[in-house]
Amino acid sequence: MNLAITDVRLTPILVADPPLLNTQGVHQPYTPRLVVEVVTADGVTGVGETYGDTKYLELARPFAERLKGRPVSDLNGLFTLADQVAVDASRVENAVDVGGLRGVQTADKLRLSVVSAFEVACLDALGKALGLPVHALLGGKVRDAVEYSAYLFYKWASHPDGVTCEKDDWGAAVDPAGVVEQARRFTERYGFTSFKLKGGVFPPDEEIAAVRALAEAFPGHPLRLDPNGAWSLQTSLKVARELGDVLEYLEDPTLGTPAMAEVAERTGVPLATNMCVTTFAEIKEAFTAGAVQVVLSDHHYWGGLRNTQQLAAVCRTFGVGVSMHSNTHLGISLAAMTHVAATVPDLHHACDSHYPWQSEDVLTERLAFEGGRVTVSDAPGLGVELDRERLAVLHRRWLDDDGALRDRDDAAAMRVADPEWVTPSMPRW
Ligand SMILES: O=C([O-])C(=O)C[C@H](O)[C@@H](O)C(=O)[O-]
Ligand SMILES: [Mg+2]
Repeated sequence: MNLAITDVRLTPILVADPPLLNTQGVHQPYTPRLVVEVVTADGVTGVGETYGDTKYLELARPFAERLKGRPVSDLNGLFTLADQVAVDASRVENAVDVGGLRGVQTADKLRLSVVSAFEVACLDALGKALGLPVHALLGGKVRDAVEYSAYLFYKWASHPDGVTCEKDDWGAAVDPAGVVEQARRFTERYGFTSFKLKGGVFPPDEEIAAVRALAEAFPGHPLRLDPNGAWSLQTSLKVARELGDVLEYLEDPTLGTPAMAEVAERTGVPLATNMCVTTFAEIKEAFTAGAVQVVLSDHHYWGGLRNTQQLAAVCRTFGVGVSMHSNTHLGISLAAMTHVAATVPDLHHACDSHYPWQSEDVLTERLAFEGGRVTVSDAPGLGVELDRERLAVLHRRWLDDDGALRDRDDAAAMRVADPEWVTPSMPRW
């Protein structure tokens, strides 16, 4: 068996995305992703997926050059190689609200966001070469299916008139009734029983009313609200007190570890995060201060599936829960998330996934949610197959784009509907 990497393919694509609202603006009609393929000397191909914005592509290209000749089994070596790739200082930003939604943007985090796609691709190739599923390479599954939650968004019925886009059939959701209707569709289509509402879009009282409406429509079901740090400390305290009886957790109500710690201490409502703890360096301060009770791991920016397992071990040590964050992603990443989630013993919360919002994929067969769960594949590797024709179509869209869509910009998309729009300064309320 020759596991040496002989070829690496990087395919940036643009994927259709509905007009989902968040505190920064609205999703653009197409969003960038990067599909990574590694090919071994024996002709085995492994696939991975990550963010496709320019700042990631400019790291992925030199990284890919360094991979040739190395075995797909050398997963630790990926991190050593990544350290050799220079990150443009203008990309680095230590503020938690940079880009708004995923915490700090350190050089390391940018590198890890790229490494993760290669790690997944290497694991996929290694698994195929050995005839083993990825979860087995990670130590073995402790569950046969992974539970996901319905990721509810305020949304418009369609992108603004005149914008080239794919239509979606979800309808609008801009008030409590619309949110409940969307939740019903999620349960009908996928069987989800937990609900997360992306907040920070409307004044907090409106979002409180939406969560109350969900609690009434789905009594006893786990509910979460995530305004991406859009609230002041005072507003966070108020919302936590008003919704504490129905929330499974409140996600990133406010920015920064000290404010999160104060909300947690003064309200007792569990707080989850994909903003204030997004790197290993942030763990000590946040856990010591009791700022977060659940870390939402994202294998893309934590540096892959094995780093996610390490994060889970640290969380377990501190009695902090762990679950999964999601950004717009395709089936390759859903498969990767499912494999790693299957190996984490203390996964007590349904994971997030944007996948139901993506009508397009690069797989020959979409992954299915049944009863809100994805079955853990026992096929070799990730258990997914790339649809080369679809990949080519979505890549063609990327090639044809004039650059306007190659970097996610929710504020720019919002300005199409509202020319006066500027990204709100935080806290917004
Ligand atoms: O939980 C989160 O914060 C996210 O999922 C971040 C995403 O970027 C979300 O806000 C979105 O897709 O608009
Ligand atoms: Mg979040």
